[in-house]
Amino acid sequence: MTQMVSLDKIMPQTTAGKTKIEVKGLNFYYGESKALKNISLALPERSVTAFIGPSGCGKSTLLRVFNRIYELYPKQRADGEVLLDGENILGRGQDLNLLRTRIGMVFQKPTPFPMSIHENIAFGVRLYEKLSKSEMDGRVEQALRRAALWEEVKDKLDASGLSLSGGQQQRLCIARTVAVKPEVILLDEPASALDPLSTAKIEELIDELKSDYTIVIVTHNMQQAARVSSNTAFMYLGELIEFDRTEKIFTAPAEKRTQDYITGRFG
Ligand SMILES: Nc1ncnc2c1ncn2[C@@H]1O[C@H](COP(=O)(O)OP(=O)(O)OP(=O)(O)O)[C@@H](O)[C@H]1O
Repeated sequence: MTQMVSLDKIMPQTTAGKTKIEVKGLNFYYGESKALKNISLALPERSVTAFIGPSGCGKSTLLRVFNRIYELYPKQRADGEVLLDGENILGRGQDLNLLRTRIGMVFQKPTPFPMSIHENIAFGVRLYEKLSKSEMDGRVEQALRRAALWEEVKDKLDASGLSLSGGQQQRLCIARTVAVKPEVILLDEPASALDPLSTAKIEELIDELKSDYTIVIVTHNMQQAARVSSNTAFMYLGELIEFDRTEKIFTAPAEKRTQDYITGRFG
């Protein structure tokens, strides 16, 4: 059962906050195949929302709609509405470059550019802003601090981004995203390629970033969803089955399929 869930119902009035992204009647197609079916949900500002569900249920597809990255592929299309601060980002007039500065994305595999640590961050900033050298240096430092990487790299900013460990590379990618001052950060399985210590660092970082950014995370790891998110959406076969406070999803889900999934009966 897909249903529209109002934030007023799922969060106590005092912490409800404003809706940042509202999805209304969203369908998504890969050619003829329908991967998302009439999805509606409202994501609160400055908090972490997790998308969980078995492989192939549409988590990454839904995440990718939010910055319209699917536009790179001619046979992929979405219909319905995705409102960012009330404005439909699926509309025709949308400036996609601007949208992607407002909604940044970090992928499963760390993807630093083959350039210096400093340049990995400065490169993206330069596309959108003209900063002096000292302003740019300040921005790079700020982004690296925000991504909890500054102390580890401050003495080797000219070294290649590829010389860092996997966990450091992923934090560099988060720094790169943060540096262009987005409002929303999309994380697609950001820790699945990392060891437990690096994973813990990424989770700590997510916890810190949520006071300034609206964060959406796709994860296979249910403990991770439970640790980092305030709200969780459970998806199955392209449908949103249940969306609620994370605590409720993991302790008293309303739907049997959610219960079966979180208790490991399938998926
Ligand atoms: N490029 C593509 N072309 C055709 N079908 C695709 C493509 N990418 C994904 N799909 C299909 O869309 C559905 C949803 O896939 P999606 O990757 O969003 O699921 P997911 O829940 O993120 O899975 P996983 O946890 O395995 O990453 C699946 O049936 C998948 O096979």
